[in-house]
Amino acid sequence: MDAATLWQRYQDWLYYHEGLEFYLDVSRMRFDDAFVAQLQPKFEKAFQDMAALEGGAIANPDEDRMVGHYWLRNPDLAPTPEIKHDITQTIEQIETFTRKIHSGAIHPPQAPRFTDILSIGIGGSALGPQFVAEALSPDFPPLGIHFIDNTDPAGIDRVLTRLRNRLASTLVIVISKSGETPEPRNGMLEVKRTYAGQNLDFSHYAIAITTPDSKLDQLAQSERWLATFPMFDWVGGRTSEMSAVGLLPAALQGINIQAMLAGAKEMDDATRVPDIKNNPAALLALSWYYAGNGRGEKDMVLLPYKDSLLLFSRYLQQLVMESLGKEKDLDGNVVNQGIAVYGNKGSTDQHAYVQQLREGVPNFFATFIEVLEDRQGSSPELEPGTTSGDYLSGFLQGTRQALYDNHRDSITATIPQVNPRTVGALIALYERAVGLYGSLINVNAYHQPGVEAGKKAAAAVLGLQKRVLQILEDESRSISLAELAEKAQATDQVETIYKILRHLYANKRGVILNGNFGDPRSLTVSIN
Ligand SMILES: O=P(O)(O)OC[C@H]1O[C@H](O)[C@H](O)[C@@H](O)[C@@H]1O
Repeated sequence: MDAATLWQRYQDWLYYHEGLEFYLDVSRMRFDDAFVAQLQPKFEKAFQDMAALEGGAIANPDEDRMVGHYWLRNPDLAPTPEIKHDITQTIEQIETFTRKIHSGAIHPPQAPRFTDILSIGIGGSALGPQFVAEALSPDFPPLGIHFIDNTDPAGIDRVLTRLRNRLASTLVIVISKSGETPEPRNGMLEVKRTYAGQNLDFSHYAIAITTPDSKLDQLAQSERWLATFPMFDWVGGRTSEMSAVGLLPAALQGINIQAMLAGAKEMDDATRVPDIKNNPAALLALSWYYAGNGRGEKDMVLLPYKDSLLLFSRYLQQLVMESLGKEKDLDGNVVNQGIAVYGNKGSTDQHAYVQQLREGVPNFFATFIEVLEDRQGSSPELEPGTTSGDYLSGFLQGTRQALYDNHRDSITATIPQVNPRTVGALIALYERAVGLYGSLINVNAYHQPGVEAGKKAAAAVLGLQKRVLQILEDESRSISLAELAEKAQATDQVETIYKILRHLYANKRGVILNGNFGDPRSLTVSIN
């Protein structure tokens, strides 16, 4: 395509939202009109599916659940007055609680104010709050936030060591929709012990965000924690940023949550339009479908040219991959769908993997996120007429051009500024695009059956560890791994047993291994 035709294509396909000052440019995706026409019927169905979902249909059939994240920012859309009430009341509860924390009306027993937040959660109960904190937290927030999002003991130590001198003024938020996920439970138990070690009564510092009556909720009630906030059955973890999961930590950090909700609502209104060309989420879904032949054949590389958006790709990784990465479609056919997502930020990544993007395996399409405002206030000129922001902007344009010239497609989304409203809008945009794309490829975008397999296998390993330790205790002599496996009635799991023992041995947990460590068959094991 020559420059004039490309410029024409840019203008033909440019989407602009006046209220949000948001642009979406899909002109560098090489679909033609015939392709769009061919997808039209699928889109009509997708728009209908979405309308039904927003109306309260059971859009997640496997789990028999409604899918209501769009109601969170427009409670008038909620299908029942009870749900509407739950949403508005939770937001009020968050705002009232936040005011009391900021004013010191609620304060820790031994300090006039809370100074820090320790957020414990994983997956959808961590990624949204982490992304939003990185994007929007003020430089000097009323409360600084820290995260434990794993059951890694060294990771837990690191966070707790850094907070050691401020634990007495640190608010702990335990976030888990199910209230049963092992990682946050372990994090919570370890943090609780650390509080006890400093003679602090954990219940005066702890808050739970969870589904009412979950195990976590029951614990919080029975131990009389400082507060609990509800998570709703009809909100999925990966779309929970606009529920208490995301709003409470954000509000406590001094982020304007009403602006986040308003931005999301505005984007929801824009992405409800049943017309591909005038709906930015549909344009994204169309582009994704085009890029990967509706089968995820190309990866989505996210390149926000703004440091504060660094965690957007990580956040989208769960939203996109957990939603779309499915073995079966809604009719039960094996389809092995999904779109892989990765990326960090530009121009940083230009000095890392963009070499491969430009010249290597053409198995991706890029998404540039451009922010028009360089910084608050003016920029110094580093050379006559040129600022560092000009470089950033030039690098974005240059990389987009260089990729296109080498037949690598890209999408560019442009926002005026990184602020609560635009971040709310970006989240809403991708939530809707994922929902629409899920309909196009006929998968349930709202369940995650594949996650269970790993959880069950992990639980089995822990069960086996208990059995093995019991056997070793009863034995009081050194035995081979094969013999141990036989006694544990797990002859098909010698490798697992070996790894359990190696881990226990490395952590000096009373297991003694003897033999050649490079030849596991030679090992004998006993317990002291
Ligand atoms: O919030 P929770 O119930 O603790 O769940 C945390 C996360 O873990 C699960 O394994 C799911 O795959 C995620 O979708 C979820 O966000």
